[in-house]
Amino acid sequence: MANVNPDLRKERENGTFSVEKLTNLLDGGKHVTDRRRHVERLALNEFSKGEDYNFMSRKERYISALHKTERALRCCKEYGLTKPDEVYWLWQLAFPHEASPIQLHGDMFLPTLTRQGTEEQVNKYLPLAEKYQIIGTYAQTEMGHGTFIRGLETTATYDPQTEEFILHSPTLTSLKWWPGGLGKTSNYAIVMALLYTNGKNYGMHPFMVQLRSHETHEPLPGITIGDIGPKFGFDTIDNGFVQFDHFRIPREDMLMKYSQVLKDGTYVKSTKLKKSSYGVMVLVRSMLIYYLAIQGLAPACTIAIRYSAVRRQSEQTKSQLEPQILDYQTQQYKLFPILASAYAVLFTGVKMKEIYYEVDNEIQQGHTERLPELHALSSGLKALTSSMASWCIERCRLACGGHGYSAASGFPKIYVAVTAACTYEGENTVMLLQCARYLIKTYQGASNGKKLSGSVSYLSDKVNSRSTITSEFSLKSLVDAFKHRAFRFQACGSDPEDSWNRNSVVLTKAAEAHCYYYMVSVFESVVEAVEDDAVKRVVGQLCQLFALFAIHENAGDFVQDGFISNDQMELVKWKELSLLSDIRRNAVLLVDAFDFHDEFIGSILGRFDGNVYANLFEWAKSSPLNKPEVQESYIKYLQPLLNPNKSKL
Ligand SMILES: CCCCCCCC/C=C\CCCCCCCCCC(=O)SCCNC(=O)CCNC(=O)[C@H](O)C(C)(C)COP(=O)(O)OP(=O)(O)OC[C@H]1O[C@@H](n2cnc3c(N)ncnc32)[C@H](O)[C@@H]1OP(=O)(O)O
Ligand SMILES: Cc1cc2nc3c(=O)[nH]c(=O)nc-3n(C[C@H](O)[C@H](O)[C@H](O)COP(=O)(O)OP(=O)(O)OC[C@H]3O[C@@H](n4cnc5c(N)ncnc54)[C@H](O)[C@@H]3O)c2cc1C
Repeated sequence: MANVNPDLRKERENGTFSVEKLTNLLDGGKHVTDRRRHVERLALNEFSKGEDYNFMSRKERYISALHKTERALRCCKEYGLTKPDEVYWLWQLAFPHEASPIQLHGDMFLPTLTRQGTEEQVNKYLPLAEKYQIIGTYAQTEMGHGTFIRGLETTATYDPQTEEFILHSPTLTSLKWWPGGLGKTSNYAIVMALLYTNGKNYGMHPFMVQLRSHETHEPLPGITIGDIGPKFGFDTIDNGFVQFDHFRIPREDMLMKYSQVLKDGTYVKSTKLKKSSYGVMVLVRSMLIYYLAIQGLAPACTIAIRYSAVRRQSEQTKSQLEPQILDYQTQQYKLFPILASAYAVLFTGVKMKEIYYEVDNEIQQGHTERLPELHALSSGLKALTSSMASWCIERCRLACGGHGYSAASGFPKIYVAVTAACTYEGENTVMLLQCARYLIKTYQGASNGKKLSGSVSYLSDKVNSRSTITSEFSLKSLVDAFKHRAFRFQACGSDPEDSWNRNSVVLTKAAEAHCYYYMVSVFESVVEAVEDDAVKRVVGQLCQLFALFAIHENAGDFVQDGFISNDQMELVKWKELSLLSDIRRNAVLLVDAFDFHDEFIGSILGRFDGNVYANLFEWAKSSPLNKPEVQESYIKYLQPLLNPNKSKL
């Protein structure tokens, strides 16, 4: 590439491994990289020249997102992109760190329909939904309750006379509130409501509900619907509210794969799957982990590391140049653990996708044994990785100084999208407690001699009471340290005498300890499987740094019971700092390996060519506030002060 900033060029010449090989590893093979690049080229042809998001109003952002949605759907059709990954690659360049107003259609409406609908219902609605002749969302949360699903108030009361359900919002707090795309875009929703039949409440069930007219898009009589107003971010989505006033739907529109209501109102309980209505939440939580890495952590550290290689600040060195800020140890300590976390979350996300599909497949065959473990692991990891991503992005912003605060950095857009994931799909504390609930039960089972498998097998293993960490810092010894911590936390979190609430802070820590152990062991297994020596060395260093940083930050957890000695902790601190120097040489290449297009990252600071300053100046000049030179507001409000004689007012 011509005109690459000389500092960045030098960084790229000095690396010790093949970026292409690491990219292939991250993608899951060379053939995947090739295919991804092909789809991305198609996407760039369509979407690279758009209006600058930063200079648009919320309404313009929504309208532009709808326009892009229509074009993205057309591109997928034209180029025959049907596989989820291919659609995602195109979509990600159409909506960088945004979301389409129909995001929930694909992410939650369709999966709920196909997993909870009967064959007949799927045959009726899926073809229409796949052609976007109906666009749906997932309406569960209400103004008064999001977390506590059993507290939802919307009712679906069966009327055997007409064989219909009557949907009703009995209180203000029962208004559906938050569903993505509900406000203006969707004409259907899967509504989660309390099922009443023969005078009895059977709890939350899913209902297919038409909200708007097919002809006019007006809300149907009995439905009051709209947008909930501006939010922290996600301006491109119309998160909405809906109120039902005795709105009738046919009996056939309750999704009845698991539980049914017969014509006479008899309720037939699901015997196949406990908590079947909660299923799609497990899907989204399991998938999110990968997206948090690829849309949050990885682009944020790409921006901060490239910029730190280009930015020079403070006293001159012998070469008469101010140092690159990436050479400061403190800057490396801010950024390299985040780089390591990006890799850790990415590998964990890939693993969680695999596990989800395995377990989902088993559930379709009627085997539900692994669901509780998947629910616990996906809940805990969703919470841990979204909080990690949020604070890491903020840390990257701080690492870029003043320019990090400009919208030109790209951080605001990335941050507001990622931090939403700490709340949606289950608030993080609540999700950690769900994970802990399973761990405590499992620990108690293990204490009674039950042999465990999967992510919790360590609870029935013998754990070492002294760390085997030496100056070699083998990855096995690091995994072992996290295993010990997780085991110890489960043991103190599961005091049967103590009440749940009085113990809940420890329980969230127990869940985090379990998830950390899981992440470190996934990372270790990935490193072990790498064939190329040079790539193995650098990802091994990242794995060590990920683990050592967490040990140092949570030193008390490891030394309190004498598992890690004071001498070993000194070694940990020494090794952590020496890894910073090792990783320094390859830092830029390690972010290049994510293989992001500038159009996706959306940051002037993180440009691949490193030409930050000239582009920053051009971008500022293009701000609408700079056109025209003298603003109307001057005439109205400033001229009377500054130049009263000339003012016409
Ligand atoms: C675009 C840029 C963005 C960048 C960053 C991210 C990128 C993302 C891009 C794409 C990804 C997709 C994005 C999609 C957007 C999503 C938008 C958000 C959508 C929503 O938020 S939908 C609403 C979600 N709502 C929730 O999650 C609610 C949370 N609450 C609950 O889940 C439950 O109420 C509860 C679990 C907390 C408690 O329920 P309750 O009935 O009271 O149950 P308990 O008594 O506690 O437990 C009983 C028993 O059941 C087990 N259990 C609970 N849940 C499940 C489950 N889901 N599956 C299986 N089992 C479950 C529980 O463990 C208990 O078991 P036990 O009795 O102990 O054996
Ligand atoms: C961007 C965005 C998109 C969304 N999209 C959708 C959507 O498409 N469809 C949909 O249905 N919903 C959607 N939601 C709603 C979302 O799922 C809920 O907001 C979320 O589940 C949290 O619930 P809540 O708002 O009731 O939080 P609350 O439960 O009110 O949380 C407030 C505080 O209370 C604490 N708390 C609550 N219960 C407990 C407990 N038992 N123990 C300890 N602490 C507790 C929490 O930790 C938190 O600190 C969306 C939300 C956002 C922000």
